[in-house]
Amino acid sequence: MAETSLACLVVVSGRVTPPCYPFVAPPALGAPCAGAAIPRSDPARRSDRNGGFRPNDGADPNDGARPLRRGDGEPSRLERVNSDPVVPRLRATTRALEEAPDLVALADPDEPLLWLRGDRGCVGIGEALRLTFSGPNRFGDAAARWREIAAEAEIDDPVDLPGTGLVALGAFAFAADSSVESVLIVPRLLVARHRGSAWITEVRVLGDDSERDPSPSIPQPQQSPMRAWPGTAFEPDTASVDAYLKGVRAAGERIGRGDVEKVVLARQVRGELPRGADLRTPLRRLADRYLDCWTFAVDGLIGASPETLIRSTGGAVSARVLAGTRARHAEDSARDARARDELLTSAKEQHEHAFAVQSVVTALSPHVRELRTSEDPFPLRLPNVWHLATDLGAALDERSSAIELVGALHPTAAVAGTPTSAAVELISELEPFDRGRYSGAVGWIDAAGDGEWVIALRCAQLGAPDPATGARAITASAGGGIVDGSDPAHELGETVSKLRPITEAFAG
Ligand SMILES: C=C(O[C@@H]1C=C(C(=O)O)C=C[C@H]1O)C(=O)O
Repeated sequence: MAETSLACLVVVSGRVTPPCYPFVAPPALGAPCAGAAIPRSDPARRSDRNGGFRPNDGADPNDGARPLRRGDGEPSRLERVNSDPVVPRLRATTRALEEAPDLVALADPDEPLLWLRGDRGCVGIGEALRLTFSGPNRFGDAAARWREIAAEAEIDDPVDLPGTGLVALGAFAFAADSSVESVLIVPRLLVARHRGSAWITEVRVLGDDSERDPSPSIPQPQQSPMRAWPGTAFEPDTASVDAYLKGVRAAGERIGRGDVEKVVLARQVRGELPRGADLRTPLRRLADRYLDCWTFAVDGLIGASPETLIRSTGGAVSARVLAGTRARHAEDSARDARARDELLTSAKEQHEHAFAVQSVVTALSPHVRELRTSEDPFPLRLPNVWHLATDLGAALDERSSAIELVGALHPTAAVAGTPTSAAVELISELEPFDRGRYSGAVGWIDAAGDGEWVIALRCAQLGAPDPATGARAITASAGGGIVDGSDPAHELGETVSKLRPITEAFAG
């Protein structure tokens, strides 16, 4: 499936880049990569019309380099409340890099912070600031807090692209009443690439470490040696499979009664990761195998999602809606083609897909103009499944930030159902667990409000290390849309296919 015209981040070359990134004068951006992101200075960008986000301050560049390792420097500033009158002041300094780095190799093996697809993406090293949110207004609170922080920040960014300057990576919980926190993390050091361009950003909390360490140089990222991968098996849990099948049958009855038209039900599988497992191994596997997906790692949430909730850069927005699934049969091309054709011609799948597209169009319309979609749903081929897919594009009408758009879109019918509120209620009634961040949103935002967010699918959440053994619990989730006529056994099979990216990435 061809990539849409959406520009953006990420990927893995498989090559180990030497851990030294000499800083150079900003390259002539735009020239080396046709179709690249629009520089902020381009009149097409609308960030200068945004009331809350602040332009770069043009502070002096510097060329120095000193090593930074995990645990170096000050601990991350942590904010736990949804709103706080004191706005932390950050200074972000971005410099171009001569060579495009191997982002996975630079990731922290224990707490990776990564966003990656092909030759576009970023890796965070250390934390300057961590903001946590919860409750029904978690998106609105996060958007407002980020707007304040961005407005107060000192940003020295001669590279001037979406994703340069001040950037936070984030992961949001699916449910308003989730006990799992939503989080925005500003890395202390961010190394990023966008096709032929690469850059590094250092962030300091003003009035904190910056005063104790006035050095103007940017630390040099250090790549730690790879550790052996122990592998994890996800235990088949009969009770949870039975509960899932029971839920699907109950959903079918409720659809028959007219309570909802579609509801998305999920199930979970669990495993345990031994002490010291190097998380760059599953991340490398996901990024190398799932080339049409965004590979991510944010606060222990690791996965590769094919579904772009929103990409917003320079006033242009785009999204990819998926709903309708068949397992791939990569070993038998005739069977594989039949599965694809069956998906394309199934009235049930087309109906289910239409709900998902409609929910995105309805949520996005108040924020955009010139909204257009790809004509008919097209088959998206992933290594594990076929999906019915529709791409959307539009111009942003007012300067809503990427997180505000995520808040407007979440939850789409692809992960909740139709109508939304009845489907969300039914999910909390029929699913015997808190989804946490699964089917929530994961992505990044910069100081101009640009960003990319995907639905957190094909992912697993890692717990904190056990104090005695160092082992970490890992929970993977997958689900699917239930509509009139859905077959529980088929739906179960679909969750097995959707879990494959994670079960295979974490296998020994
Ligand atoms: C809910 C998931 O996937 C969503 C549901 C789909 C479906 O029902 O066909 C397809 C893609 C996603 O929008 C998941 O992967 O867990």
